Amino acid sequence: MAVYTDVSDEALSAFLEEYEIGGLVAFRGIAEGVENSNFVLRTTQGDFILTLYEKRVNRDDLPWFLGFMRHLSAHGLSCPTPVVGRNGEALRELAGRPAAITTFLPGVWPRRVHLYHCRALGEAMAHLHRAGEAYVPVRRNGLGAESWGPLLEACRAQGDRVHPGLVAEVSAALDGVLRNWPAEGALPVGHIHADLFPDNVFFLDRAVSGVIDFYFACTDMLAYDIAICLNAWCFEMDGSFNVTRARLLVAGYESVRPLTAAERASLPVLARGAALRFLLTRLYDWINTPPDAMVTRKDPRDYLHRLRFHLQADGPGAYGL
Ligand SMILES: Nc1ncnc2c1ncn2[C@@H]1O[C@H](COP(=O)(O)OP(=O)(O)OP(=O)(O)O)[C@@H](O)[C@H]1O
Ligand SMILES: N[C@@H](CCO)C(=O)O
Repeated sequence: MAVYTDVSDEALSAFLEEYEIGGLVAFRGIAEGVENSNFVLRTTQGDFILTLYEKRVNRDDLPWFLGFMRHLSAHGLSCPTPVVGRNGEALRELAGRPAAITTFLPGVWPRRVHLYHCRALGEAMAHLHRAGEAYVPVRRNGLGAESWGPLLEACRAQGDRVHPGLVAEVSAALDGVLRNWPAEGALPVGHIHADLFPDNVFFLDRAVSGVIDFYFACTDMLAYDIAICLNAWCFEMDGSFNVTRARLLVAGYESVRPLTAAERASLPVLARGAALRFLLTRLYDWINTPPDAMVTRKDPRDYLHRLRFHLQADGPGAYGL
């Protein structure tokens, strides 16, 4: 359930007065998602999404995110476009929280991943990378490699309660990944989505209809976005890696932006890093979210299994490349 902040009808009506998007017809909270409070807003002019930004999103980053979405939309990517109020600003405040209205995207995210999703995803990701090229502001990845050590430290005392031996195993993997992490300048850098999971990619008629949730987007190695998707899209429910999905994902990507030899060679270490990133944020949340909170905690162990796969992958061949 991701409606942390209640919005009264009166507050919402007053808020909408500051926009030119028509009068309120219907309004409901969206249960999906874990980070922010999201609402669907129907006005006399159509459907919109209202987002109230909760604690994890740094208020100072919001202009970067909203500017990035506006830039991508203007460059042909289907993603939520921030709607400006009468004062020309997209970022406002509601119920004591930073808030923004964006356009509503049609489509459904895949509950079950099929091969056609993977190729379309790869293409869409490369379009996103290309469309982002001319966006000048930079945002450092706050969950990049240098954040993983401190995250693990924060989980050290309780990590083994989640899975016996977890802390030592993750610690050893992290040392190896950091030793082999690509040096600055070794791989092409740009703006990446950094959380391109199935629930953030909408499809209609087998084609990507839109990409949402840009609140982890940042400036980092482009191939790291691919590594995140290898983790999030290419494992079966039983934990096995589906090489065909990976091959299609990369083929879709390369139909728009071919990878360099160095990017290909780095995919195994990037995939290990991406597995660690999600393992560690999930572990942190698992330990720090009370079991009776309204949010569904995501299991860190899913990413321990993925990490183990990547650790034994000795080259891009393990990913069907
Ligand atoms: N622009 C949009 N158009 C249509 N539906 C949207 C849009 N933005 C969000 N939604 C709906 O709201 C849900 C939650 O959105 P989102 O994933 O951005 O939330 P979140 O709290 O940031 O979640 P998380 O970071 O856990 O993925 C989506 O699954 C989708 O159903
Ligand atoms: N996609 C993340 C959660 C929210 O960003 C995960 O599955 O751990």
